[in-house]
Amino acid sequence: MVSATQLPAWKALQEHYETAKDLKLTDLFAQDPNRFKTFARQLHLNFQPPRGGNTNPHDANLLLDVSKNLITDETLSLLFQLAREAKVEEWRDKMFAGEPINFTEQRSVLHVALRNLPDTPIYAEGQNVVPEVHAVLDHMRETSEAIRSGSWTGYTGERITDVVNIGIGGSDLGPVMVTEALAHYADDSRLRAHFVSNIDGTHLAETLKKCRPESTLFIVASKTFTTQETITNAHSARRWFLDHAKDEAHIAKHFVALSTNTAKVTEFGIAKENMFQFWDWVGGRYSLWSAIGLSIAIYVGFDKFESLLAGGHAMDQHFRNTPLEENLPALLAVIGVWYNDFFGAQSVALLPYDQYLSRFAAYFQQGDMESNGKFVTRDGQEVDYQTGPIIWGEPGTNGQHAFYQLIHQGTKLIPADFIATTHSFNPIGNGEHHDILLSNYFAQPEALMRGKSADQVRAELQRDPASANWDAEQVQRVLPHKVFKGNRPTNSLLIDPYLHPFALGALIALYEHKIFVQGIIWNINSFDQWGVELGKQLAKKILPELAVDTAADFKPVTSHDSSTNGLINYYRQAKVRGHL
Ligand SMILES: O=P(O)(O)OC[C@H]1O[C@@](O)(CO)[C@@H](O)[C@@H]1O
Repeated sequence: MVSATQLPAWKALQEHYETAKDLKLTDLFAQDPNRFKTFARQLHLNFQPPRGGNTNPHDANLLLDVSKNLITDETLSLLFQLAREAKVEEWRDKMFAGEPINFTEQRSVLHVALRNLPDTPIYAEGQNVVPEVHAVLDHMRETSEAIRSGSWTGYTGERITDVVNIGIGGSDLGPVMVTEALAHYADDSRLRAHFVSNIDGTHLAETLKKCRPESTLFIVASKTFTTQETITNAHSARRWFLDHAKDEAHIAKHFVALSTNTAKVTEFGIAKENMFQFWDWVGGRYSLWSAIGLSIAIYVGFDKFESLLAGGHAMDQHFRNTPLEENLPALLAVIGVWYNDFFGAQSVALLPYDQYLSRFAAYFQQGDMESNGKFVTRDGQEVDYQTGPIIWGEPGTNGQHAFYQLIHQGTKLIPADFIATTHSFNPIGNGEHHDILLSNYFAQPEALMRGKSADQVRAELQRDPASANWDAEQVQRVLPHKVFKGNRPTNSLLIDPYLHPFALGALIALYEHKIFVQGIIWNINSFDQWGVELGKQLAKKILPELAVDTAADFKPVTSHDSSTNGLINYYRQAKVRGHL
């Protein structure tokens, strides 16, 4: 494919931008009072009970309101033309067909197969992968039910009370985000989930303080089973366990592995029957749907995990079968490209007005930035346009007391996605809390759109007894600081009724497919991650240089630039000095 900027629609969008850049959101609503109807999309997702049936049948409505965006019908038409010229639909079909679209690693990209609960075959390298996917799901069901029922006991016969997932990146962020998001369903107070990811000894040490070896199950989660942080943490956890249990035979009851690498799992000393396999065609940042989700299934119950899968599958079907113009992932994607590549926005804020989604932005920092943080096209050319945005965010209303000053009155354009549910699992105060939360969820996008003019500020100052008698100079000293320029675009996503596992699955898949569409438009490979390798390589070189015994044999490291040398030698001298 030619560079995205060579596509006719890209050129047309550049031209369109010359007028669109002066669009005023308030004018757009004044010109079309029914703008909401024109630009909002409602998706009703039917819950197909997974294989095992589900005690929690529900449907989910997702309302996506994109009307508070600097777009017109013409804008969207050109953006969808761009998606078609970039062959988004063809690449989507290649992905679902199991073609090796992750071409630098010669791999299929088939996280959709993990949640393909019906038996419709999905092929990777010519093999129908669905039977082995379902076999692992059966193993996950069996294991999670044994642990939750107490029939799985530790080396002293006690039931498991603490599950510690040891993993990092995609082997951590998904389980963390989902167990947090579905905490309402963690109905068994006897079972606690912990997540250790950082190589910083503090992470494991502080976690082990909360655990007893007799009743702790360690899940070593690593696609490659070679990640230094994870394997080091796993060995340290193993040492801690054996310091108490003594007999290596007890490992079998307290360690399981989630990986694609059977040889490395066996080498670590985890029995094959305690290994939950997944496959190379599962990207780490897309792996929570795989065996990597075992901690989720244990914590909230396998039925809820399957409901999560069913929600992801429902969104897959929507993405696969819906024309771009009515396709929620495609809509989010092209609007994101509009701000990223034509308005020069550098980031996107994900602002869930739902405390259960407190790790949602963190999860998609990897999901989005590790997928689309690329500067070379599929054809090996350096891009001459912006690719992946910086993803960040915190739950509302907390963000309002942290960084909304910049979003409202800063100099940066920050497109933001506001997410909420119509119902709360915790209707404290007879729903008063949820109404207050939602009043802010509605008000912030309105404020970002409308802003507040100088005249409005002046009138406010005149009405306020504290400033009503100010002279012109006093008014002028304060007035400019109270103006809000507004015209700041947002998307609003409203989940009805609850953050059920099914709705959560659909939400996550929505953003996964948004990332996919943007990567295709930018003509990049969203599914490798060579960018994480250089730092690791240099760290491996530095590690042995940090050894130092006594002041007597202290020889400064000189193999780097003076800054790196200086920092390393400062650390080594501190080690020699020690802390009295
Ligand atoms: O699951 P694993 O193989 O231990 O990889 C962990 C994480 O490390 C990476 O940075 C790749 O090295 C992420 O892509 C990945 O999710």
